[in-house]
Amino acid sequence: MDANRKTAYLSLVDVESKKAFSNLAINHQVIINKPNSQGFVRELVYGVLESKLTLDYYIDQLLNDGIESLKIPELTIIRMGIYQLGCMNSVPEYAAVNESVMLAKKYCRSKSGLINGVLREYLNKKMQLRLPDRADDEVKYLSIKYSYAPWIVELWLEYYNVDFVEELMRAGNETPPMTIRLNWLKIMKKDLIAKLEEQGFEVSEGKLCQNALNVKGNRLLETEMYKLGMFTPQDESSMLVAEKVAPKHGETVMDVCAAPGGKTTAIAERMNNTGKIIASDIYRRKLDLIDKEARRLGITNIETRSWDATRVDSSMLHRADRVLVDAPCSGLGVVRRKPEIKYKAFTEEMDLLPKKQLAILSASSNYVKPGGTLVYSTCTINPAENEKVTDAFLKRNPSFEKVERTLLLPNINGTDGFFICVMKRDDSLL
Ligand SMILES: C[S@@+](CC[C@H](N)C(=O)[O-])C[C@H]1O[C@@H](n2cnc3c(N)ncnc32)[C@H](O)[C@@H]1O
Repeated sequence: MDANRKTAYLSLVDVESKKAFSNLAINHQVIINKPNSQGFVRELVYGVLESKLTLDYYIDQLLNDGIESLKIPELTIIRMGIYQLGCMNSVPEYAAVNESVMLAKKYCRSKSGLINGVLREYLNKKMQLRLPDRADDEVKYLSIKYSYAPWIVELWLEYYNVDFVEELMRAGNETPPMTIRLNWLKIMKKDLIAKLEEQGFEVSEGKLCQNALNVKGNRLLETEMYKLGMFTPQDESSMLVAEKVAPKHGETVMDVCAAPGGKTTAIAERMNNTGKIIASDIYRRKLDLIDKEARRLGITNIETRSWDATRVDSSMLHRADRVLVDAPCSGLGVVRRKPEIKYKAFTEEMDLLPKKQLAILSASSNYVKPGGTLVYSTCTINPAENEKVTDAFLKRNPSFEKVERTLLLPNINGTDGFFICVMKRDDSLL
């Protein structure tokens, strides 16, 4: 059986049944199954995940008993088959159908006939398959067309006009560029560009940050340059957060929701290994990821520790020049990288996020020195978790004032969706 499709199938089943993150599921299955084209695997997995609701809407129309009659293995194979037939021009029709039947024979033998039939039915009827009627129900139409849970469509329609929401959803379905953060501690920009180009990568400068490069090419993370810590894959939006924290050499910085450490290490590189960054997270095991990255990058000024950021650590009162709260959030800004987020149900936990975010921001503000900086960021596009949280904080804490607020959107900035609010504490003693 084709190892590429097998890897894609097992990754999708992990996402569906174990609620694994797509990037972690793919990395795991690639190691086990050794596909010969990781590019094909990623295109297929992300393609199916990005268009899951659209695919399911069509599949439902092709089955007499409806989509509810399918279990995860056969549903996953049919989604993959239809995605290859409808969206992957490089895959011949016979290969999409035959390989789907082969997968079925291995993972759900009794359904191989059904799968063959549904895919052939799709080929016969694909021109007649329709989206929901927009005039009847616009939210349903947009939800199925762009494949986002209806509550996300409704949420964005509350704040933006419908054309903008369509652009936002379309941009969220695009494949993000591979952006890397140059590690100033290890190499100069012109030397890294030359080394990457020598190895056949196509390199261009980032748009927002001086230390950002866009790179095209395969197996970037298998290069010696990566292993030696000369760069880190990171979206420019996250790099911009470190830039807005604007740490100076020798300062004390606290990063209170730090794991897995993307922004902590970006801040550390800016401080050129001087001063100290106290990087904490509620999960001890996640802190090991920060320590490991710091070793790869040659960073020596990070101290990690586990701490629940909703609690105030009285030993740190007014000790930090800068505090970063990169808060846990709904993640609606990073659907390009984790399309499974588009289908999260709106749970009670999600409803409670703004309360938790405000609690973390309020507790962490106690560490800021007079005249110091407090930065709140999230990777979501939800005013309730962004502007409303910082407004509520500023209202209750008059010793802080807003310096600037940035909202990055994939359809406008070409980055992940991110919110960054920089605040300053006044100089007076408290
Ligand atoms: C958006 S992620 C942080 C990403 C990180 N700053 C980076 O750039 O790699 C939010 C983090 O907050 C952590 N977290 C959630 N609740 C927390 C709490 N009460 N106290 C501290 N950390 C918490 C999560 O474990 C998660 O690692």
